This record gives sequence, structure tokens and C-alpha cells, in this order.
Amino acid sequence: MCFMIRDCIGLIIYGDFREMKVINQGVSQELIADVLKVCEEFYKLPMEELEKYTEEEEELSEFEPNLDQKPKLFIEKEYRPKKNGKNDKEVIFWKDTFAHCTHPTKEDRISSWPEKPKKYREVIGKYSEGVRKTRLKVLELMCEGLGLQKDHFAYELSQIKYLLINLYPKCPDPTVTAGAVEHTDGGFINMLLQELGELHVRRQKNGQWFAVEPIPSALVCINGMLLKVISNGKLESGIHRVATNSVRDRISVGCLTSPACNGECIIEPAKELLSETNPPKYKSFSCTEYLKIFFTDISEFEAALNPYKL
Ligand SMILES: O=C(O)CCC(=O)C(=O)O
Ligand SMILES: [Fe+2]
Repeated sequence: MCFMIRDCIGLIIYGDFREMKVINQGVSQELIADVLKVCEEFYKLPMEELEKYTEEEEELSEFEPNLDQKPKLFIEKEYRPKKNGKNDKEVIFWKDTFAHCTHPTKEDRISSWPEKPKKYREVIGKYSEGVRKTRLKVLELMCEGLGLQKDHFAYELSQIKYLLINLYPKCPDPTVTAGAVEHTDGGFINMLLQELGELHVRRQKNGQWFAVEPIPSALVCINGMLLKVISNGKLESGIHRVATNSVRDRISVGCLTSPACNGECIIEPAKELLSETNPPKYKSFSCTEYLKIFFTDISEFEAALNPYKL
């Protein structure tokens, strides 16, 4: 289904509203091309340069973005088989990820971003600002659709803006590797820039997977689990996975929006949505506590929500 809505943002929405693409969204095609170029150049830097951002024994699953998050690079140095927690099958993970906070784009924060490639700070700064505006708009539209105040996600709930630059190197045998195994994202919304396909999402109704074809200058929005909580189950979280390919390196850039992880932020179904006929499906919980479960329990897609279900 594809339709245009106010302010010329176009949303291409897949059946059950868990994934959609945003077009005409205020981040120009030139800027998108610059972002992909600068990300590609980043990963081509000499290893000594890249290693400035790696921390020994750091696992991707352990990261907890906070406002002071320094840039970190998670490299699959050996690309060796690991267990996929969900079904215990061995898969070779085939992805490196460079991650850092992007907003507010304060001087001291930007000074921790890479100085190389030369245009990294300028291009990523511009892009994150553009995506921030689009993301606010999309969240406002979701509020409108749900019947919430349009600033429901503003402030504390969307304090963390996190950028993930994923590199999936071309792979000799895509049948034994996974770019990303099936998962749901933990925050509210992930706005993804992808130049090549390989992203697949799963239909809730029949469990079938289908490929999300890239559209130049479109961002793919994936609902995270917390959106399910705030909407009291009305919006589903998007289950997705990434395959690898043997032809070209693939780069994707995710912009995640999550609540503050300062131990104080409380997540709960929006009170305006609750009634006798729509009682809360989740109790209130601390975002920090939830994230700990999210990063450790991968036994089910939504395992992190289990303790809070009513
Ligand atoms: O590379 C992609 O298309 C998706 C990456 C992803 O799932 C994520 O950043 O959470
Ligand atoms: Fe994801």
C-alpha cells in the first residue's frame, strides 16, 4: 500500500504497519549519496585508524546507548560461527557496526566523532539532523493515528538518537552466514537507509518473509518493541533479518530513537488509550531494567517484554 500524506512525506506501508518506507522526507538524494560514500570511506580506513574505536571484549549485545556514548566499532574480527540464541543453530555473523549518539549535536559530542574521512562530521551531522526532523514528524503522525497528544514521544521518551553504520562485506557463501538474524529492535523506531536489498521483514499474519526493496532516497521505518507498549499492543514490532550477498559490500545506516537510559525513564501504555474495554496489556517498567533483559535474553523475539505483560 502506498499513499501520500501531509507535508509531502510519503509513506509506503506494508500490510500490518510494522514497517514502512518514508519518501520525500527532507533528506536529499545528494545527501544520502554523501552519507553512503563517507560510510564506505570510513570502513576503508587503515585498521590502526579503525581500532581507535574498538574496545576489546566488547560485544554488540552489551551496548547500552546513553547520552555520553562514545563512538564504538564492533568488528566481527574473525567472522566465526556463533550460536543463534533463538534456535541454537550455528550461523556466521557477517557484519561490522560503527555506532554513536547523534543528538543533540553539541560541539563536544561531535568532537568525539571520527575526524577521518574528512567529511564525516559534516555529512553525518547534516544527515542526523535531517533524519531527526523526519523521525519527529513520523512519530507525530503515529500519535495522531493512535489518538495521542502529538508530542507524546518528545522529550524523555525519545532522548537517545543513535546511529548505527552497518557494513556487511560481500560474502563467499551467503547460505551459511547471516548479516543479522531475525530480531526486533528495542526502542521506538529505526529509520534505515539502505542502498541494496537483503533486508527481509516477516508478516505477522502468515509468518512469511519478504524482501524490502530499496527505493532511492527512501528511508525504511521499522517499529521497535516499545512502540507496542505505548500503543497498548495496537502497533506491532517489526521482525526483520538481513541476508548477505556474494556480489558487493552492503552498507546500511540505522537511526534509532530510544528513551533515556538514566534509570528514571518509565515506559507504560499511554494513559489516553486505556479504558474499561482497553485495559493495559503491560505494567509500567523502567527502561534501564528492560534494556538489560533486551540485551541478554534472546530466547524469543519479545522476551524483554515478558516480565511486564499483564
Ligand atoms: O541492515 C539493515 O538493513 C538492518 C539493520 C538492523 O536490523 C538494525 O540496525 O537493527
Ligand atoms: Fe534491526
